[in-house]
Amino acid sequence: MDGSPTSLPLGALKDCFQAMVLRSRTEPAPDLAARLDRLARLRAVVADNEERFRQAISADFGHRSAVETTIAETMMLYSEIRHATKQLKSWMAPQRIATTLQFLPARNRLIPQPLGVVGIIAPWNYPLQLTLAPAIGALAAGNRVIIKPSELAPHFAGLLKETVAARFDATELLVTGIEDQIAKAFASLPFDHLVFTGSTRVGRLVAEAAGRNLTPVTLELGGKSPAIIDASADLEEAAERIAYGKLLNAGQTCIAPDYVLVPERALQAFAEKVRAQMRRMFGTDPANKDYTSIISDRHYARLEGLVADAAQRGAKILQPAKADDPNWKSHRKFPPTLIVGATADMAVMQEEIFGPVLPVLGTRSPADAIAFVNARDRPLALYWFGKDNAARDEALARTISGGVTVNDCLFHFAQANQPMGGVGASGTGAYHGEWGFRTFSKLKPVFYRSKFNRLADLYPPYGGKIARLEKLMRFMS
Ligand SMILES: NC(=O)c1ccc[n+]([C@@H]2O[C@H](COP(=O)([O-])OP(=O)(O)OC[C@H]3O[C@@H](n4cnc5c(N)ncnc54)[C@H](O)[C@@H]3O)[C@@H](O)[C@H]2O)c1
Repeated sequence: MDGSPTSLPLGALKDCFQAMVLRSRTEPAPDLAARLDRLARLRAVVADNEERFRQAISADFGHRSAVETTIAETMMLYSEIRHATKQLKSWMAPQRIATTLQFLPARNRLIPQPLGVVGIIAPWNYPLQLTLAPAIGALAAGNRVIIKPSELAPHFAGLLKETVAARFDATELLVTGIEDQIAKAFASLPFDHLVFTGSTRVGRLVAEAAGRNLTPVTLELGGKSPAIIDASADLEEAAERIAYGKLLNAGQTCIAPDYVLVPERALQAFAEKVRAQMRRMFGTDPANKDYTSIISDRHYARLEGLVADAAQRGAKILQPAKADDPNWKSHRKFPPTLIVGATADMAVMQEEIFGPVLPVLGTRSPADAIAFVNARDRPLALYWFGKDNAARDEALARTISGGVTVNDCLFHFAQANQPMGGVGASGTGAYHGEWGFRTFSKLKPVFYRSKFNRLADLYPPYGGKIARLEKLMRFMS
């Protein structure tokens, strides 16, 4: 496997971009057959290289659970491609729209058209899924696409570049290099749409750069996603599901439950149950192949700092395994860690954790939990556990988040018919399934005048015609 991504110099990137723009402006939009062919080739990029992708991603992480790459990357992509392939004909069909009364008889249609050239900037945490899932929507909508992978996943980036180039013309779908100067220049290219998945901090920079070109952006950002445990919840069940949601990809998941709010009297019992579930799922051996490493030493040290800060400020640290085993660090695996009785002043409650560290906080009432969530940035995801439907509906009505899974974690993300996207600081816009097709299309309203309608009545000389029409409309409204 070639570990170093072949570099695409900045000048060459700009030339490729210009060539894509030219073709998108001078050639007819790709028809259904051409788009289905592109989706089939994208599927083949994944299917023909699955094992190589697993290994490349694992090399980037130090160790990435092969099963987790399957569950969260390749399976997701197959499901999205299958859905788009089946639905594309109906998505592409012009939609009939009712005509406003006074313009009858006439026809309205909403016609989807490709925007042109779409840019995708992706993070390292699910590098295959987060580069290609937006590309599925963009290609289905008939666009040309350029992908900029993360510099923290160089093995993956090199492999993606090679395998995409083997199946796509450079003016259909292109993967850039990962040099710093490419990242910065990329967001300044006048794309017809730009998708950025990554941190809120870099998202601001990307939105600023895109704004200078009036390039519309979809920002898929991060943040602190809460899990609320209602008094009516089955603690054992909630503990199992939260342990899984948190430890998948060792917590390096944008929608991982970042912290848990638990009724005060259940705090200790719940934390113990999560610890037991973590131990049951991932054991105590750092060499466990199911448990993924932290992406870099810098990220590892940041997590150590968060735990040390919480301990120093008086939180109780609970771990399913002995954390002083040097093999944790030598495998760059972070021992799963619960921070019991975390408080808002701790660093772990002030930044997105993005690792297998779970603060558990006591709440006095459901209203207290809702107020805690609402005092912070709007999260990317929210999880609610319990059996009391009225309490559930109250929490759903009173909080705003990118998405919600009730009585589990993560799964709203994997629904092909639902939009995926954040709100406020956790993002803007959405994709997946038809939502992606629409994001990457210009939905063009077209009004077809009929020879029978009396629109000429609106033209001058006005005389008393408009006054009569206004009277009629007032009467009918
Ligand atoms: N909402 C989602 O769907 C989603 C999914 C995965 C990850 N995330 C978030 O991503 C973050 C982790 O990923 P990360 O560490 O790779 O994020 P990051 O913001 O550091 O980097 C993301 C991408 O932006 C590029 N980049 C960096 N500086 C840039 C600049 N000035 N201009 C243009 N591009 C630039 C990077 O090279 C990388 O490709 C977390 O906050 C996580 O929550 C969100």
